[in-house]
Amino acid sequence: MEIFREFTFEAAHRLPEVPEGHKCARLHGHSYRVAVHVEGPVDPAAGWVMDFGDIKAAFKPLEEQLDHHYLNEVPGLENPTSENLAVWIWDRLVPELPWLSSVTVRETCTSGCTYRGR
Ligand SMILES: Nc1nc2c(c(=O)[nH]1)N=C([C@H](O)[C@H](O)COP(=O)(O)OP(=O)(O)OP(=O)(O)O)CN2
Ligand SMILES: [Zn+2]
Repeated sequence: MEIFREFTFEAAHRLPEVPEGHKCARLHGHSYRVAVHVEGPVDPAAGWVMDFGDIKAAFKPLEEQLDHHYLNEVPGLENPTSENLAVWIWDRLVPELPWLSSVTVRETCTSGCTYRGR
């Protein structure tokens, strides 16, 4: 069974590697949405894979580094594309959530990415 917990945070960024004249080279912000998916067996006694609250607790230190920050200044996010942000989140969550199955990052209502550890 796969469960998920969603998070939102606000942050600014610019993309330093885009071609000259690309709009995303300019400083701008997003209301990011992140979905953290965890896949594992349902514990028959608890009736759940794991407590959503434990996913929230694992994400909390990351949220503190991301929310209302300029992402380019966060170590490891010097080029803060959705793809790099999804990998950054995965690398920091997987030690706490060994059943982590995917991280989805949405920059806008219509664009984002999903990372499954590969
Ligand atoms: N593969 C990626 N492409 C783009 C990324 C990214 O992280 N990975 N990021 C951006 C920008 O951050 C941009 O702010 C978001 O992209 P876009 O979908 O173009 O957003 P808009 O709201 O500006 O879309 P419009 O429909 O054109 O208004 C760009 N590309
Ligand atoms: Zn952007």
